[in-house]
Amino acid sequence: MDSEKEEHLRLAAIIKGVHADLRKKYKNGSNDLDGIWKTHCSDQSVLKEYADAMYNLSCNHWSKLPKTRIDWCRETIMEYFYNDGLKKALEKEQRRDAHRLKIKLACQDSNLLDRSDENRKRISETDSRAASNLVSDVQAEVLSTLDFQESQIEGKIRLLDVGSCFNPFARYDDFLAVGIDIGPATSNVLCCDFLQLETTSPLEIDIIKSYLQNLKSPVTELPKNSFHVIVFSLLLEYLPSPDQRWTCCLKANELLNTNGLLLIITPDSHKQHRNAAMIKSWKEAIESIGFKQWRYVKLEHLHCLAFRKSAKTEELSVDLNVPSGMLYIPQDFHELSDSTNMCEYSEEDEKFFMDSAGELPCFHSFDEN
Ligand SMILES: C[S@@+](CC[C@H](N)C(=O)[O-])C[C@H]1O[C@@H](n2cnc3c(N)ncnc32)[C@H](O)[C@@H]1O
Repeated sequence: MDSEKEEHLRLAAIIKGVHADLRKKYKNGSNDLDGIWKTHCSDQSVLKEYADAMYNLSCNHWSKLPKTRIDWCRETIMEYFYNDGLKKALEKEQRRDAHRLKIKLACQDSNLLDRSDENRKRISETDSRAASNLVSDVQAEVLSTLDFQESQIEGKIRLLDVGSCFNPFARYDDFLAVGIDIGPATSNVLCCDFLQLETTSPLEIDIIKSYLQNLKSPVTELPKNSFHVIVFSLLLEYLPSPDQRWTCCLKANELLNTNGLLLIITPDSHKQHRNAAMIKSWKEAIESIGFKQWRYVKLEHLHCLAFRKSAKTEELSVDLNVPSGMLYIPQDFHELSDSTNMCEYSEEDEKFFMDSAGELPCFHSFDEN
């Protein structure tokens, strides 16, 4: 085995080991999830070893892959904001709203045929009020689009990279990239536990930029509606509990601007259909809090999802009781091994790290001598 391959295996083992250990602790004592998580976040040596391994893998190994998750995020963001992606999404939504309005009015017309004069008058007045509300909803959407395009995308795209590790988005000039992590690998990432982060009242548009540029570690709070993009790249499967993943999505919703994008990248080296039910379940849960899926792509080793925070989010009575279990991952269902000391890797982690390495130009087969 050549030394590069050996190094890749060593780094992958560190990462898989942390994931497996955390899941095992959670499954053995899931009634004290907070305690387990706090202990994990205060274990600086584990966090540092993980951060160094992830940074090294990303920069020295995975950067050779034909298309990285960072490339996908950047292309998606640019298309959405600068190549009509957002405009088309809003036009589609308007067409849908107008169609719904037409159907509703048609149904009401047919109802009127069966009513007494007095009832007909009352219903018709109520209906026209409802119709004009709907029309003004559509108009509001148009106005918010214009507002969004004209006022908010001036300057840099404000991007929050959660579980950033080494702030891979900092190198792009179009982004004001804020990277946060419980264990930063580089000095341009701020220390922050997203699960504990407080969201505060929104700031005036002209001070958000300087506020974000002057953030210091540890970050314990961020203003609502501050970001155009939030990225969860390989974040959700780090978290052992579906409740934690759900908390992250709710928080992203608060921190995003209307029409902002939530990008979720999650590893999976199986064929697309294998975990299609899981992706459908994520979509349903995330859309229930006012997001609309804008794009979904299955790359060789990754699911890549983009959700738009819909303009109507504020009007939703968000159902916080949507079962957080809908944000499950296959690893949640694996049985624990009998030996509690043994750190077993999940099939998914194993396949992801092995297969993604196998695709690298310098790796052919792990059976090679
Ligand atoms: C697998 S790494 C992904 C790093 C990077 N996003 C990438 O795509 O290469 C997951 C990262 O999420 C971080 N993380 C996990 N839970 C977090 C939380 N609650 N708040 C902030 N960062 C977290 C970990 O420390 C780790 O660096």
